[in-house]
Amino acid sequence: MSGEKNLKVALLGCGTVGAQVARILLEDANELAARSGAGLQLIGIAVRNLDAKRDAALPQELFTTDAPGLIAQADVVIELLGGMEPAGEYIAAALSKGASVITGNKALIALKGAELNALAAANGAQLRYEAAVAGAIPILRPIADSLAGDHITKVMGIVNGTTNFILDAMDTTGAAFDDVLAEAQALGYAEADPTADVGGHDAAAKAAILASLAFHTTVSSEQVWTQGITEVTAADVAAASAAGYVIKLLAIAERAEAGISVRVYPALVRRSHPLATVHGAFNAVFVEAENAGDLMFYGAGAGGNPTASAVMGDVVAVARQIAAGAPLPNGSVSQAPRLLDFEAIDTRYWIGLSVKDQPGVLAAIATVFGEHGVSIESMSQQVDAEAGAQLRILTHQGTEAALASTVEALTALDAVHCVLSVMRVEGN
Ligand SMILES: NC(=O)C1=CN([C@@H]2O[C@H](COP(=O)(O)OP(=O)(O)OC[C@H]3O[C@@H](n4cnc5c(N)ncnc54)[C@H](OP(=O)(O)O)[C@@H]3O)[C@@H](O)[C@H]2O)C=CC1
Ligand SMILES: N[C@@H](CC=O)C(=O)O
Repeated sequence: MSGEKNLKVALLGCGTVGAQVARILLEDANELAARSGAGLQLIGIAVRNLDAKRDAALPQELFTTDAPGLIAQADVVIELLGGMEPAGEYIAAALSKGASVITGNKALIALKGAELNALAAANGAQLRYEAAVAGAIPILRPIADSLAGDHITKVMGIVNGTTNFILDAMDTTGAAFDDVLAEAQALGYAEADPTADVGGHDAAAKAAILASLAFHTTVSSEQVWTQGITEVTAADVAAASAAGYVIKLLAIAERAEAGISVRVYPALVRRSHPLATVHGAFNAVFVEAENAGDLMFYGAGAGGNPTASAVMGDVVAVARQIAAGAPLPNGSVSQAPRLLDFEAIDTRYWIGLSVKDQPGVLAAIATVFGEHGVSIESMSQQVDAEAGAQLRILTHQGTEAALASTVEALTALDAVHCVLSVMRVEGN
């Protein structure tokens, strides 16, 4: 081993990501030491179940159920358990004794990041979580470091691999939602509780982390307006496709004069837009900055090996810093967020209506739009013997409040049987 120092590394978790991190730490020990300037000695792997089947190449004697005992001996702790507790308690214990922590736990960081960053700073430790957002894609360090001298105005992207995998399969093969979710789980993309993925909460946590770093503030996942993909139907996907669009779950963090807006929802994106070409569990994030202009980051957003790559990048960065003898300052939070009301956001709607097939219906509907100051970009009607008459209406831009009240008024019309779907439209 070429490093002068030898750092004791404790790994918490040996699931989809942890198993790959363990493999890399053992297989690449010499190279990692050379790149870090310090040896990285894996002293143990904490798991729940010692009898579970593991990669035979991982030495049995490393496994333990005593996570606190392992943390007590470690210089560097890698937390890959997931969930709020005991992960939060373990990270706090490590930071409190001055050990640096690497985690992929977006749910925890998006709620407790400020507190944990403060704890790290107070104890001269580092807290890094590149793997928490967009899997393998280096996105947090470019935002926090490379763009630290610029003003980021918008971050928009596909940051959840599971939902992109599901929506992409529904779009390209017409597969059913539940079948594709089961496949995403089997491939190790989904969270232990996949409702975090399909409900948009995983993307919301990532949006909160992106917004906090991009706008030098603290946004928690509870402040992110969130809608998942559970109500997106095969009919929505097919109708969007027929109109030249694809449906993607987007995370958007935007800064304007009046404040910032952070939101997650399924949105229609034109097929010609770069985000429409993001397939499977891949992620892509657009960043707009005043001086840099537009940047795009793309890559594998989930899975064991891609996520382990991001974890290992943080491990080497932490080790280099320790080997150099001076921890970096943690974060650059300078102001409380001024969060805009969701109702004030400008957006465009795509509205599906089941309507009566009779004269005067279109005029009545157009009148409702006019009364709410919302203009229509296009309207198409389809009449089908089974489903009856269906309208798909694409609006021009309006405030969320005006668009929502338009939909409410439409539901009260005698000519409208029901609202089939309401989705936002993003990108040019
Ligand atoms: N999977 C992915 O693609 C990505 C995951 N992440 C994040 O990485 C983290 C890990 O995810 P992933 O590897 O998929 O999760 P898994 O569910 O596959 O693995 C979790 C591991 O943690 C262990 N564990 C859970 N609770 C405890 C506990 N209380 N005490 C000891 N061990 C425990 C489990 O032990 P046992 O094996 O005994 O059950 C298992 O080894 C999560 O925060 C996730 O959000 C981030 C980006 C991508
Ligand atoms: N469940 C997450 C895993 C990576 O963060 C996803 O599907 O993106």
